[in-house]
Amino acid sequence: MTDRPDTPLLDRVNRPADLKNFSDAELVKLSHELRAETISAVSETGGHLGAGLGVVELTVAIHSVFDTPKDKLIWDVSHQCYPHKILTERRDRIRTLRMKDGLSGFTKRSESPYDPFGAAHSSTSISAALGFSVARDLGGNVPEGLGDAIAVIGDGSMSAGMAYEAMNNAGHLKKRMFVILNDNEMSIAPPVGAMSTYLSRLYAEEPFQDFKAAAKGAVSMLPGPFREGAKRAKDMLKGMAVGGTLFEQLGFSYLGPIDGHDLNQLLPVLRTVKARATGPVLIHVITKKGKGYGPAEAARDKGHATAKFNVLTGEQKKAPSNAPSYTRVFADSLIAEAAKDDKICAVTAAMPDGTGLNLFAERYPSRCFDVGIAEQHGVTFSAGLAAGGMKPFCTMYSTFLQRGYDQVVHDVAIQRLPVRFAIDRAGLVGADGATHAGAFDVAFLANLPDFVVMAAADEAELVHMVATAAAYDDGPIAFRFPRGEGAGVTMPERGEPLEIGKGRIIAEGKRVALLSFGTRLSEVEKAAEALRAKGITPTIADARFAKPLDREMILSLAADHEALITIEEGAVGGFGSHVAQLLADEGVFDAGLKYRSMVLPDIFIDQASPADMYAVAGMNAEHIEAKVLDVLGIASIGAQRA
Ligand SMILES: Cc1ncc(C[n+]2csc(CCOP(=O)(O)OP(=O)(O)O)c2C)c(N)n1
Ligand SMILES: CC(=O)[C@@H](O)[C@H](O)COP(=O)(O)O
Ligand SMILES: [Mg+2]
Repeated sequence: MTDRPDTPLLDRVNRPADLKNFSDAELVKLSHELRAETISAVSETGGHLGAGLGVVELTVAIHSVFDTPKDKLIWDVSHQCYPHKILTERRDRIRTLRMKDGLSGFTKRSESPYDPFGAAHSSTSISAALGFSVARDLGGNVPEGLGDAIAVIGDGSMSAGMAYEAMNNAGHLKKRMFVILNDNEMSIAPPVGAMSTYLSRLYAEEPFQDFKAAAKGAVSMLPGPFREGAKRAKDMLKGMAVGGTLFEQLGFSYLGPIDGHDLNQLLPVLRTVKARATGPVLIHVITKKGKGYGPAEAARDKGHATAKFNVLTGEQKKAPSNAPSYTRVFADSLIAEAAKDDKICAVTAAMPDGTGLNLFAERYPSRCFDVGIAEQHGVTFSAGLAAGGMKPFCTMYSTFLQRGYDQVVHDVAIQRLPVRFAIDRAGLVGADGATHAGAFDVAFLANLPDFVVMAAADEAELVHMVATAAAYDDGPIAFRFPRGEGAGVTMPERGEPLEIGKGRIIAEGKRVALLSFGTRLSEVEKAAEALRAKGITPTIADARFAKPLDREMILSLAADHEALITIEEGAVGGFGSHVAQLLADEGVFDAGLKYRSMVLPDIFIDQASPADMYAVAGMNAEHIEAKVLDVLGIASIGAQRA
């Protein structure tokens, strides 16, 4: 069957190899269609829109020049991968993005051979690309074959140390590989730092055609028509960056800057480097986040992440709510504490809006620091602030704090420095899936000597935990809270410091005690209500602290009940493990206590709504109810009166 002339080109693309049949003019048309398809899909799913729109032409250019999946295309963070997914045999499922059983919002090895390396945390792509290049040269073997490795990394992600560790190694090993620096002068928020300023200087006030390809090798790698401009630019550049660009100093050939929305620049450059490169090459492309969709281009975050929206108006469809978000409660509480204490300051690693520190920065600009995507530095910088007599709130998502773990141990904990860790997005987060789950922080913090670890059961508790952290100066202290809205509880007028290591009894009952750590408390209360209808009245307690444990409360719960069940939004090794250790050490099991610990299961849970993810984890009210019935030896259906 032949295609009608008006058939969309996108309908003729099943896989990237199909792009090789298109003329350059057709690739331009295809880019327009790909952009429209991306906007249409994200309007139905929500998700990361702006970054993908910024790399539409780049995606088309790379896939038409290189030979994926043999060539390894590695998207850094990979929140910009939706156009790539559309071109790589996943268009039919693109409207399931970030949904339960749907496509991941990030690249994922198990999803497609066109995703050779999964990501979602930033700044890993150059290391992975170098690994593929070395594997290729050492005779590594994978089903799709090993060709070139191409890392596409954003300017925001270039602020992380890992990117430089990788370039340092790549420049030394001199393997042929490609790094495409996608410079849109945006991170989630406007980018910060000296590196960002440096990148801007590399192309400030110069027309794109005057390639500042200062390295000899890079000039010879340029397509003919561009060479003259490059030579002129090289002379100009000499005055600006003595000895060439930083990238050249690190051993890369530097090409650019080029207009990342102009296929007439992208295609010849990529074709030429593919034909001629012998070592590592960095291609600097300039793009616009949100490109081609007015509401995204106009938005403060350039459409970084969006709910479902109306394509014509850009209006987002968010579910209305009366409860404040935990993030907002945290920000307001911190601002209130900072008003009383001028030593309080705050640190974010490129997430000012996500952590609410944008509000803190508005109020106390000189006490708020966005360090860029640099969690390791952010933790040690906080340690330095604490050593210098300040009271830093190192504010990070649980999942991103993982990157700063050695700094937490070596720079903070061993020195007993009073850094306050405000850990947002604790527990399962929903559509971002396993890469963003805040599953491990309790386990990796509560095992550190002298670390205080708290979890807020609701938004009122969070207010008190911020006050507790502000007042506590004896060493490191952490408190965690989840993504999303609070439970809608009555809010206290002000935060009151909690007694360190003391939990609270919520309801007195008999036979079974439910000891909750964190916001599963509301599910525990629902389960208790269902159990009461069956004649079982559990005791409910909120531990508040995983470290130090409220030994007195826990031991008396154990003594007064036939069974004790702990519940937490974290992996094994956390609160429940510490409770089990206490019970074992105190010989409580010898006395016959039935103990169960409800933790996240030993699997990475794929994206879905948080409630669905907790259903997979077996941690919703009905699972708690079933656990109680099971431990008491009562059949769950038609239970007898206990
Ligand atoms: C280690 C880590 N910290 C923070 C984030 C959150 N994050 C996701 S995308 C992003 C901005 C990335 O900016 P850039 O690389 O320039 O990509 P752009 O969105 O501009 O295309 C941030 C901070 C992350 N994914 N990983
Ligand atoms: C890609 C990335 O890491 C962030 O954009 C993340 O998706 C933000 O998550 P929140 O929506 O929870 O702020
Ligand atoms: Mg950027």
